[in-house]
Amino acid sequence: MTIDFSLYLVTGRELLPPGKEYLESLEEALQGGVTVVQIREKKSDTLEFLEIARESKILCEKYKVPLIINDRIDIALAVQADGVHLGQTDMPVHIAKTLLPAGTVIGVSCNDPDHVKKAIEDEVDYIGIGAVWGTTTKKLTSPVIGVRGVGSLLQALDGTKIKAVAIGGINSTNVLRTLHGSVSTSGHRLDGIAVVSDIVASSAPRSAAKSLRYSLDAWVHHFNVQSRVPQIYDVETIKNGVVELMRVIRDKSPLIHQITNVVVTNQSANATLALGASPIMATAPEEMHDLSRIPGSLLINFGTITDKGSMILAGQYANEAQKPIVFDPVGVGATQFRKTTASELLNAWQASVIKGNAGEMASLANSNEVQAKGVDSVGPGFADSATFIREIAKKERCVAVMTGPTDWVSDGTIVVKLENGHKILGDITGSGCLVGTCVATFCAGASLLSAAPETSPGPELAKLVRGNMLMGAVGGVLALTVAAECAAERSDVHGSGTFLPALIDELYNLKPETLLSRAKVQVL
Ligand SMILES: Cc1ncc(COP(=O)(O)OP(=O)(O)O)c(N)n1
Ligand SMILES: Cc1ncsc1CCOP(=O)(O)O
Ligand SMILES: [Mg+2]
Repeated sequence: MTIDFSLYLVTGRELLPPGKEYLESLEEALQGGVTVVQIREKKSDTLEFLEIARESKILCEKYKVPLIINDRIDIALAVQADGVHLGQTDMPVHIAKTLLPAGTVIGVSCNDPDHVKKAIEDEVDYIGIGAVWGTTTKKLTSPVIGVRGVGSLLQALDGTKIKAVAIGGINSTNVLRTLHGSVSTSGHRLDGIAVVSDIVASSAPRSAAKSLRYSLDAWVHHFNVQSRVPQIYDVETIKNGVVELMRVIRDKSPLIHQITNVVVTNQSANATLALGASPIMATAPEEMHDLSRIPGSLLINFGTITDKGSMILAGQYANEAQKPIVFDPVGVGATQFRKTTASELLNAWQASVIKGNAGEMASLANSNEVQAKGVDSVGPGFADSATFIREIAKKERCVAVMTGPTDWVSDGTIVVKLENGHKILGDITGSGCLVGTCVATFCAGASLLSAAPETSPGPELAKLVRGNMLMGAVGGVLALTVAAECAAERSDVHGSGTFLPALIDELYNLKPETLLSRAKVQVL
C-alpha cells in the first residue's frame, strides 16, 4: 500500500475543545487535507477504543485515508486497520508481524540512532521521529531532539525505502522550520509531519489542517524547483565579486540588525557605518518583526546572552523574510548554557552563515580536536581545517567561517582559504565580533543584489554574488582583515589603543584596488 505520509493526524480526544464532537472534528480534519489518521487512545478501555476505531474507520474509508492504530494490535485486527504504530516499549515489531496480515503498515517511534537501526532491521514501513519541539500532549521520556536531531536520524535511513514523519509540538508557527530544518547532510528529507493538538485542539480543525497543508505544499514545490546552477569560483572572480559587494553596500546602505554583546556594540555599529551600511542594535522583542521587513541582514552574536527571546524571534522572522542570518556563537564551548542556547537557536531558525574561531566551531561540531578557553581558541587548530570547515557547513546546511591566523570559509562544497590580517587584531577586544559584523554587512549586500530581477542587466559578476552567502562571508572576512593590515602599517598606530580607530578608518577608506591587490585567496 502506497501511503502519502505528508499530513499525518494522530487523534487525542482529551484535547477536543468544549462542544466539539470527536467524529465532527475528525471529518473536518479529513476535509482539510489530512492524509493519514492514527487513533491514539491512551486511557480508553478496550471496548471504547474498539468503538472509536470502528467509527473512525468508516470516516477514513469515506475520504480514502489509511487508518493506523496506536499501540494495540488487537484493535487493529478487530477493525482491519491499514496499520499499527508501535513505540519502543510496545509489542516488538517482529512479533506484531506474526499476528498481523501481510501488508499491514507498521510504524515505530524513534528518537535515537539505535531506534532507527532496529527499525531498519525490522523492515518497518515508516518511523515517527520525535519529539522535535516541546509538547504537553505526551509525557516525554527523552529530551526534544530539535530539527537538527531529526536530520541526523534521517541520515540513517539513506538507502532504505522507509518513510519518516516528525512529531512533537509541530504547529503552523514552526512547520516551515520543521520541514526545512529537518534535513540530513546527505539531503534526506522528511516525508511528512505528524500532528495532534494543532488540529485536534482547534475549534476549526479543517482550517488548521489546511494551514499545515498549505505549508507542506509550498515546501514540496520549493524542492521541486531546479537547484541553483553550481557556481564556478576562481580567485579573480571571488575578488571581483567582493568588490561588487562593496559597491552595492555603499550604494544601497542596507540595514544590519545586530543583536550583539555589550562589549562590542559601539565598535560594531561604527564598523557597519564605515562600510557604508546602516546599523541598528535593537534588542526589544516587540520590534523584531518590523525590523525583519527592512532589507538587509541579521547578526546574532551571543557574547552576552541577555536577549535569547529576541534572538529566537528575530531569527524566525528573518527566515520568514528570507533575510540572511549570521550567527556568531561567541564562547559556545565555555559553558553548557552556551552550548544549549546555541542548539536552541539553531533549531529555531536556519542560519545563512555560522562564524567562530576554531574552539567555537569545534564545540558546535562536538569535536575535541580543538579546545576553547572562554571565548578564545587554544592550541594549533585543526590538522585538516579545510575538511573540518566543509563538513560543519554540510552538517549545519549553511556557510561556515572559521577565523584564526588563517581564515576558512565553506558552503559545504567549495573551501576558500584567506590569509590576510595582522596579529594586532588579537590585541583588541571583539575583533572576531567585528568579523561577524562585516560578514553580516556583505551578506546583506549579496541579499540586496538577489532582490534585483534575474533579468536585470547587471554584469555577469552580479549574477555570481546575487544571494550568494559564501561570497558575503568571504567579503566580510577580507574587508576586515585587509583593513587591519592597512591600519597596522599606519605611522599613527602605536598600539591597540590607536589601532582600533585606525581600523575603522581603513574600513571607511577601503578601496577596491587595495582589496584586489592585497587579498590572499585560495580556492580548494
Ligand atoms: C507517528 C507517531 N510517532 C510517535 C508516536 C508516539 O507513540 P506513543 O504510543 O504515543 O508513544 P511511544 O509508544 O512511542 O512511547 C505516535 N503515536 N505516532
Ligand atoms: C504522540 C507523540 N509522540 C511524540 S510527541 C507526541 C505528541 C505530539 O502531540 P502534539 O502534536 O500535540 O505536540
Ligand atoms: Mg506507543
